[in-house]
Amino acid sequence: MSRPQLSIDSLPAWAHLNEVSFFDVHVASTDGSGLGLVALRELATTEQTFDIPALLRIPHYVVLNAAAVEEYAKQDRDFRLLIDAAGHQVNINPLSFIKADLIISADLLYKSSRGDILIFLLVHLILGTQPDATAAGLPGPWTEYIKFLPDQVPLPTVWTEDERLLLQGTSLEHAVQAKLLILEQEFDRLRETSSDIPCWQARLWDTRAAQLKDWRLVDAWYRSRCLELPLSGEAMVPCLDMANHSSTPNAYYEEKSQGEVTLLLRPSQSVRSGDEITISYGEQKSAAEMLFSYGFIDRDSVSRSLVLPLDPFDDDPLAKAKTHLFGEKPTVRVAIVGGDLRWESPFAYLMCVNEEDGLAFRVLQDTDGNRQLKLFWQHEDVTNSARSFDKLTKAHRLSALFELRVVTVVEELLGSQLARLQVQGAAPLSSVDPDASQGATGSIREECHRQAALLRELEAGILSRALEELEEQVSDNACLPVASALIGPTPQGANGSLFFLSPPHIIFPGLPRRLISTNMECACVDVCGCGGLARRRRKQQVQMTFADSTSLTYDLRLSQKSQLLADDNVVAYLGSMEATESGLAPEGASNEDDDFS
Ligand SMILES: C[S@@+](CC[C@H](N)C(=O)[O-])C[C@H]1O[C@@H](n2cnc3c(N)ncnc32)[C@H](O)[C@@H]1O
Repeated sequence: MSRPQLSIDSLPAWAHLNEVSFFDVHVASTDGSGLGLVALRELATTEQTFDIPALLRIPHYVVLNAAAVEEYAKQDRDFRLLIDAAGHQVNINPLSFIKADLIISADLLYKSSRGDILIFLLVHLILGTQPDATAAGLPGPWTEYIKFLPDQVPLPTVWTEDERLLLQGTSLEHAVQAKLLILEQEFDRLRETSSDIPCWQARLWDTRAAQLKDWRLVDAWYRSRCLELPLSGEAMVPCLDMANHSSTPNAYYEEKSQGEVTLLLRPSQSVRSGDEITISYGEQKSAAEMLFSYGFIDRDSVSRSLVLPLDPFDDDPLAKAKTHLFGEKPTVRVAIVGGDLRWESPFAYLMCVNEEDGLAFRVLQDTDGNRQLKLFWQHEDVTNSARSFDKLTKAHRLSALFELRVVTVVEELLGSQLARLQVQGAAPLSSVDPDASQGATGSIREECHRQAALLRELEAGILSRALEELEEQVSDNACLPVASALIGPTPQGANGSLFFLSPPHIIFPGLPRRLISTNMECACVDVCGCGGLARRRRKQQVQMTFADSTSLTYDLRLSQKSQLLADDNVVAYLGSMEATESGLAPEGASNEDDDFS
């Protein structure tokens, strides 16, 4: 059944009834951003203005936050039953790998009023469509206000399946999938917990009045319209939620001590009649975050950053223990700030060390008999420092090696992400249906195509720039100190050096022994780093001869620029190298003092 909607022309009447005041602004259609706030006359502030005039004033009692839902439950007995059974949930944050501030400190689970507000919105959405007015619950300001909210929101969680495919290879691909899964689980849980309550079984489930698409819609409303207020917390503020975003906003909002919310013109602003009044939705958000939360990307205001999930090595026997103790979703965050690369990945440091390096896990029993998993590094209990392993490894003799392994992991992740982004390019414009409406599977709306293409372009730019710099970091120069720490000085007579650095769990198979020669062909000569090699050859076999006269043959496969993957997953770095003669130990290639631990 289609839900009743109200024309925006009725908003002034709703506002009057609910004591919301508009001063010289009104809600009108904008160019490309749906509804927005528009000035009705010329307005100006100067730097010296102390009493900045309000554009909008919203009383506290219409603000929708956790306390308002609780207040409503006090007055509506049926709603109380529902919220007690299904509300007050802990939320799972699918954006834990998108939001930069959540990477280091926050847990995947966080307490939020979101769930309760979503149930409130769903009930109002569904009951508004029911013919029986007595079933509609206690009327309040939101019973009508919800009818001004759009049916179509541009957030990827309500895109069609075809539209979501446009996100393949972007950092949003998995976040959107994860979010959809969570929404489904939340909806199932709501049904399970409320279907024992006869009135809700009848209103929501008997006639299939409430559906998953409704839950997705109320979630999208909440995500794109909620604000964090100093007193009210996470809240939806009617009428203020009609303000659109700009990278050069002319207005801002504040919450007064009584909980009243006002929208004010910024200092030194002047707007003409007909100009849009805009606020900022956040200056530090990445393009993926903007698209995820608001359904659009403002090229001018997004930060050049992205966050990717990081999986532990498939064959790492300690992978489970590491992820368990790390306690949050492992990620790599990359940002380009003023042209410089910044990246962080606390988990990568834990991921890249293993037993051979001095890492150990033990299950200890406390005096109450509880068993706890403990993490040790160089025989010291570092269980509480699992998220700052980078600091622990810095103090180690082989810190350069650990750092190089981590950089390699990050480089590999970014490289494969960029490759996926490029391979799975956005659908051609020919598949875009200009008349496509939401929900029509098999069709792609032009706006979704545009936003996905912009995300791809921005993320490809960040990844390419990051890879350029990471490649430099693992270049010959960066490898040299690590290699000499491990292998010793480049043997005299060898015209170059080949540095083998394995993933941490396969430290130097075949070693500790000094590698004295390889049969690497001269085709590799004069290649600086492996970038050139990668372009020349896809596959190569190399025989390595050691000082103890044994030799090993590896199939080297190029996984990407600057890396060679051997058949044993040995990561090899090629310095500027000339091949030594096969089987001939160059002069001075003794290995007595080598320490490969
Ligand atoms: C808080 S609502 C603002 C009111 C909304 N335009 C409406 O019609 O109800 C946020 C939504 O407005 C749209 N929006 C806001 N600022 C925008 C912008 N600069 N460009 C494109 N869309 C924008 C997005 O759809 C976003 O999810």
